Amino acid sequence: MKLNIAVLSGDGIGPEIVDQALKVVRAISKKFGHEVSTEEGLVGATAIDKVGDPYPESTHEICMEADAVLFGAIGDPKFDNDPTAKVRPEQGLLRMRKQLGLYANLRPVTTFPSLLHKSPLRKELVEGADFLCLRELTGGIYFGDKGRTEDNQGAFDHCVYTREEIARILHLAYKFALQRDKRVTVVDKANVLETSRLWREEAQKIEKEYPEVETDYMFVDNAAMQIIQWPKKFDVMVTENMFGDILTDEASVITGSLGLLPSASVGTHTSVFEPIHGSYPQAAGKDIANPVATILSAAMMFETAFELKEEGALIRKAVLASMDAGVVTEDIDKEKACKTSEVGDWIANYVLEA
Ligand SMILES: NC(=O)c1ccc[n+]([C@@H]2O[C@H](COP(=O)([O-])OP(=O)(O)OC[C@H]3O[C@@H](n4cnc5c(N)ncnc54)[C@H](O)[C@@H]3O)[C@@H](O)[C@H]2O)c1
Ligand SMILES: CC(C)[C@H](C(=O)O)[C@@H](O)C(=O)O
Ligand SMILES: [Mg+2]
Repeated sequence: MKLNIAVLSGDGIGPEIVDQALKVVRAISKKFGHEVSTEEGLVGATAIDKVGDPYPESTHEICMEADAVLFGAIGDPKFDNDPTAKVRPEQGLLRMRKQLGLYANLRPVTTFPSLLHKSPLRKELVEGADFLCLRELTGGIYFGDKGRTEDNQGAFDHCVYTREEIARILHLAYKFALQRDKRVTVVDKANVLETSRLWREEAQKIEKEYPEVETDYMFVDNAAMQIIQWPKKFDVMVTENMFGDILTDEASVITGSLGLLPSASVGTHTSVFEPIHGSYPQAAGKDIANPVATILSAAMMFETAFELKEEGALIRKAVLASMDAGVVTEDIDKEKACKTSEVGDWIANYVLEA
């Protein structure tokens, strides 16, 4: 099979972690006889520096023509520390999501048997935790009107959701639940927010279409607590854009590191595969960041975009084997840490020799 992949490495650790994922993509493709063709696109602060736009039209065209997009991370302290900057790396990521119609971000939260002792939570609490968070990705407060009041003494961000935006991700959540443990938790703040009340109203209608799935409604503050207290109680969690962003960084703690959680963004055009973490600027260029979230995002790319399940499964097996062998970066094991590139080489090699 011919695999056309758009590669958007971005900023900070982005290029280093994407390089490792590409090693693995090439290794698995060699093993299974696929032909890989990659096209690189500028995004984020790197794109602002080069062409003045965090998501240039040329990058959008590369994404539209590809079968899938492999994304690293964007973000740079020079923008984070300048709240007055008008052009920002994050706008590139948001524009990409909107223009590619990526309305659903799938963030699986699973634990890894040989890393259970790395979780700050007790082993018996996290062992076997396995849930899928569906984060709405192209609506809500991220995309509403924002600005300053005329006298610049105040600011606003509008949160807007339409019934259609809510319904399409809820249906997707139920479809995933049907393939899993048939439980959906709808996370909102319906006791306060009108957008959340619209979510709940829609969910109460849609749940009737899936009688075999059990539906639970939970306020986001309570969900933040329960994810840590009883992570095993969740199967499919579905929520709006900002709540999903925050809850999944929190959920990564269950697994032991933010550097372990992958994601797939799907929607109307192409799909994008990216770790849930950011550009971790403190680690940029040091060969110390964990590449596993990006490698597992590549596994999701094989499974979701190319429908090549065996290839995805072998990547996952290789990742687990690297952990069993203690081939991990410093966020997992400070004393016996391997470099980012060593972890990538080890996993790519395992795949080739399997
Ligand atoms: N999707 C994205 O591109 C994305 C996501 C989140 C943040 N950002 C951007 O990244 C920049 C930095 O943001 P931040 O520091 O809040 O979040 P971050 O996710 O980059 O890092 C937070 C912390 O998580 C840990 N971490 C993250 N990735 C890791 C990895 N691969 N291996 C090991 N440890 C890892 C580190 O301890 C790090 O200090 C900002 O500019 C932000 O806007 C981008
Ligand atoms: C960088 C930022 C815009 C982004 C988000 O909030 O969606 C990030 O935190 C993520 O999780 O991908
Ligand atoms: Mg985030």
